[in-house]
Amino acid sequence: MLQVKDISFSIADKQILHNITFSIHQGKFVGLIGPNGSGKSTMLKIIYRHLKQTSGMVTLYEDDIIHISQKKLAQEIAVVSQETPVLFDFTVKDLVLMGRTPYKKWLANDNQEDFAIVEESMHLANVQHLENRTFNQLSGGEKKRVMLARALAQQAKILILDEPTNHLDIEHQYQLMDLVKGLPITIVAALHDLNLAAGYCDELLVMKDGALYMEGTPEEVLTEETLKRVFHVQAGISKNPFTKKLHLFFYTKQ
Ligand SMILES: Nc1ncnc2c1ncn2[C@@H]1O[C@H](COP(=O)(O)OP(=O)(O)OP(=O)(O)O)[C@@H](O)[C@H]1O
Repeated sequence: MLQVKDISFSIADKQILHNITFSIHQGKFVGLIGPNGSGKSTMLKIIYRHLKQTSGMVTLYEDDIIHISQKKLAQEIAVVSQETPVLFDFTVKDLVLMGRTPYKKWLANDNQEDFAIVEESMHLANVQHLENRTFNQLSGGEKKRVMLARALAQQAKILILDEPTNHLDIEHQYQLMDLVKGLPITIVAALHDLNLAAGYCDELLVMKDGALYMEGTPEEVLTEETLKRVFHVQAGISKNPFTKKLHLFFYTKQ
């Protein structure tokens, strides 16, 4: 569905991404993992066209995304980025309603269907009780959930999440992961929590120094050796007795 072909990206003579190639298949939950500065956000920004690559191509259903209109792209790809925008005095409800913009003709009013989708999205992201609050006055975690509600209201086929659980308490971390896992869409998420990645992702892409180091299922990728080479930690690997998913524990040799 989405293909990243030989993408490189440089800024001010510094090469940040090096010849990255991978495919994202429809309906999969794909995790992008890697140490700080390894290029995860930059890669995602190129996919959602916030940055333009220096060379290579990203295609969606075999069309170069460069040629897809902004409106069409927003119907295909929704994003919850790391940065929360400064959005003046919008209420939460107004902000989530903005998620409907890609479906509107210029200056068209919101209709009953839009309001119903907004209600449902706020309910799913657990922000309904905040609907009349001003966005700028919310906590970091509340803002994150509002941005998720807006992305859900966009009803895109691909949801890109850049560190979605950052700022969230433990309950909301799992709530968010359960929620997005249950959506019938494709998810691409940069994640730092490797246990969340192991528990929820179908496939993992491992980035190291701006290159794709490895890809595969969590079982294939999250080995003691990879964790040592990529993240420079000692890791033990076991199974969560409740979910039967991989469970990692970390230690350093002191
Ligand atoms: N605008 C910029 N100008 C210069 N360097 C940049 C710019 N944006 C990113 N970089 C550099 O590119 C590299 C990759 O950054 P990126 O944010 O993609 O990494 P990341 O894997 O998402 O990191 P983190 O886990 O810390 O969020 C870093 O070394 C960063 O300093």
